[in-house]
Amino acid sequence: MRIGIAGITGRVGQLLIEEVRAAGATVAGGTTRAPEQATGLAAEVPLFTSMSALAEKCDVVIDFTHADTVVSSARALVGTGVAWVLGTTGLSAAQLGALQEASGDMTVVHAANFSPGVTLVQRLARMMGQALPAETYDAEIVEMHHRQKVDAPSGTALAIGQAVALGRGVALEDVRESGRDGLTGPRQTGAIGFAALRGGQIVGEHDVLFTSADEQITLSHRSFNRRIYATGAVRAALWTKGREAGLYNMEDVLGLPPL
Ligand SMILES: NC(=O)C1=CN([C@@H]2O[C@H](COP(=O)(O)OP(=O)(O)OC[C@H]3O[C@@H](n4cnc5c(N)ncnc54)[C@H](OP(=O)(O)O)[C@@H]3O)[C@@H](O)[C@H]2O)C=CC1
Ligand SMILES: O=C(O)C1=N[C@H](C(=O)O)C[C@H](O)C1
Repeated sequence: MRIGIAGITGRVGQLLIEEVRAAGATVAGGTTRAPEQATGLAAEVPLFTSMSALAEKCDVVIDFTHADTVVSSARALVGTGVAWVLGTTGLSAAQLGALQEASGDMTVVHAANFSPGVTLVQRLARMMGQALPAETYDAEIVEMHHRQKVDAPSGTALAIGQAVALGRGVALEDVRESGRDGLTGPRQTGAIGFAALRGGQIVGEHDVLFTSADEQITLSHRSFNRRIYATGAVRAALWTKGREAGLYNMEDVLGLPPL
C-alpha cells in the first residue's frame, strides 16, 4: 500500500514515516508548506506543497495538520479514489460538514484520537453516561497537553463529551460548560464540563469524572508517547483497503460491536 503523509514535518507526521515503513507499507510522499526548509526529509521522501499532488502518488493519505486545511483537502481528495485518514482536531461545524460530504464519495476515517485505549475510554464514557443519571452524577472532563497545542478543549475531550452526551440522549452543544471563570453561578444539572490545562511537553492526558454526593468514578488515560497515535493511524490506513465510501471512526477500525 502507498501511504501519503499530510503534515510530514509535524510531531506526529515524522513518527508516521517510521510507522508506515514498520507496517511494510510505502511512504509515497508528504506535504509541507515549506519544502525548502525540509531538505533532509526531501532526500528521503518526495515532498509536495499540495494535497492534489500527493494524492496522485498514493492509495491512502494520513493527515495530521491543521483544521484550516480540511475544506481544501476534502476538495482535493474527492473523486481521486484515495482514502483519507484524518487525525486533525479543532474542526468547526463547517469543516466537519465538508468531511461528511466528502465521505459520500470516498472512504474517510476520522478520529480525534487514534489510540486504542482512548477509543475504549470513549466507549466506557458512553456506557457511564447511559447508566449514571445526569440528575445525580456530574460529568466533568479534564485534559492536559503540551504548550504548543492550538485547540482547546482537545478533540479527544470533546469526543469523550459527545460519548457521554450520546449515552444520556442529549446534544453536547445544549449541555456543554467550558472554561468556567468568574461569577458563574451554581453548576447546571446535567451539564458536561470541560477544563483544559496546557504546559511543558505533556503528550496527552484525559480524565472523565462522574461525581455524585456519595461517590466518584474516574476514567483516566495517559499517552506516554505520540507513537501510539501514529501506529493507530497506520492501522486505520491499512484497514481502508477495499472499504466502501463512508465516514468511519476508530471503533470501526478496532471492530468494536455496535452499542
Ligand atoms: N487524532 C489523533 O490521534 C491525534 C491528533 N492530533 C492532531 O493532529 C494535528 C497535528 O498535530 P501535531 O503533529 O502535534 O502538530 P504539528 O504542528 O507538529 O504538525 C502539523 C503540521 O501540519 C502542517 N500544516 C499544514 N497546514 C498548516 C496550517 N495551516 N497551520 C499549521 N500547520 C500546518 C505543518 O507543516 P509545515 O509547516 O511543514 O507545512 C506542521 O508541521 C493537530 O490538530 C492535533 O490536535 C495530534 C495527535 C494525535
Ligand atoms: O495535539 C495533540 O497533541 C493531541 N491532539 C489530539 C486531541 O486534540 O485530542 C489527540 C491527543 O490528545 C494529542
